[in-house]
Amino acid sequence: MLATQQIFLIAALLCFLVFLALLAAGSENVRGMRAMLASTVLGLAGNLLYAFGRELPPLLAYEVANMAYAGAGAALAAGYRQLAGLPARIKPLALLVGAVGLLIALFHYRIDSFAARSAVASLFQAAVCADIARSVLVRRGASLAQPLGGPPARQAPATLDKVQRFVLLMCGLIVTGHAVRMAWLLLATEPPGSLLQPSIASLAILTAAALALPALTLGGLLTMHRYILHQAEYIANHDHLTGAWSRKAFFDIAERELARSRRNGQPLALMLIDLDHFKAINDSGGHEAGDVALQLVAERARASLRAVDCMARLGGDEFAVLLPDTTLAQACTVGDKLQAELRQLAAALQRHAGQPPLTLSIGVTATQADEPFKATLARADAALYAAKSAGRDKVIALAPQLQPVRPRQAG
Ligand SMILES: Nc1nc2c(ncn2[C@@H]2O[C@H](COP(=O)(O)OP(=O)(O)OP(=O)(O)O)[C@@H](O)[C@H]2O)c(=O)[nH]1
Repeated sequence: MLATQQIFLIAALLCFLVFLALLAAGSENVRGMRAMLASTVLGLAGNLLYAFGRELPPLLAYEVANMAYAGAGAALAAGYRQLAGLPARIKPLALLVGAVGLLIALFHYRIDSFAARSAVASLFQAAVCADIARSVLVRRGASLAQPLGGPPARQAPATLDKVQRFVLLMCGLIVTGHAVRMAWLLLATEPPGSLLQPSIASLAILTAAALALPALTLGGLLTMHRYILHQAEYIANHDHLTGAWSRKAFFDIAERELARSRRNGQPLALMLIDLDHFKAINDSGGHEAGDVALQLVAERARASLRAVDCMARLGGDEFAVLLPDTTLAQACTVGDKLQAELRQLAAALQRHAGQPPLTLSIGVTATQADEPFKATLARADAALYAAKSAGRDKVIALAPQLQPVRPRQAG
């Protein structure tokens, strides 16, 4: 039976767990955070039940303890799923944890088999590790910077970073540990009857189990930390409304691209896009209609541009696009294509929302050797101004010699 001191100790530890659970529930749900905290709480509960297993009623020491560990693993798997942007699948995981409890009870009360109970627990934890590894591999190549529901971010190279490799290594070690344990239980001449039976093997298994969960939780927290950093970087470098690059990021990228084009001797074109009479859309449909129009323009432009092109919102209704390895004539063709696509979009908008016509004025130019980017931008601005002055809905190109080379008429 439990001594009064032990009862107080268990009560204090339970209070601590309840505190952690409340912390988890009240914490801001950075993707996967609550699941990771829930996993820690359940893991501690499992440890507590095992530690006092010999004094506790068998139901707590066997079924509830195993379900706590299974729940900790399931919560970790759900956390990693959320971090990967996959559905957490809480209900199926909870059902599986319930099934673990039932199987442990079966192999405890009906057929008393330590090997069978161990096999159930090991298979479940191995499945958890496989699911975590899958979540990590799914994340590979996806940009962490992309907020959920945000505009599509450029694909990152499909390589594994240090944190992902650490988590995969841990998953591999844990699965190997469970396989070795099972092999030992099957092959040992005198296998133990319970983990609660003091032996070197039991100590090794309990130590490994106690370390496995924190190692995977650490991996999850490191992934989350990386995610938060990427997210902050994304927010700093992108326009929140359209997902285009921010003005500041655009100038950094422009300097890099300019240096690259000079190094490689490849052309670099610059396009300035401005919505025509945008104020009228705001005035007729409200600011929200204006925001939707800006988002649609950015979305369309992004869809028709190449992955290497860089589109930024410079402010208000003005966008800039850098087109690496593109001549002035090619950039004009891109401008024409954008206008044609927007014309279709505008027709749809007019039909659905009765908005005023939505057209674009576009100024295009190319960089010149030894010219600062500011001068190129000023020329693109002059081309845009010319397009506005010429009646809007036009693409006008200015060659580096400042000669208008292609005044264009809509249609
Ligand atoms: N909805 C919305 N409107 C914005 C935003 N930023 C700027 N604006 C509005 O965009 C409008 C830009 O007006 P103007 O610079 O006169 O441009 P315009 O009406 O397109 O006229 P032109 O460029 O000469 O064809 C202003 O009314 C701004 O208030 C935004 O983020 N959302």
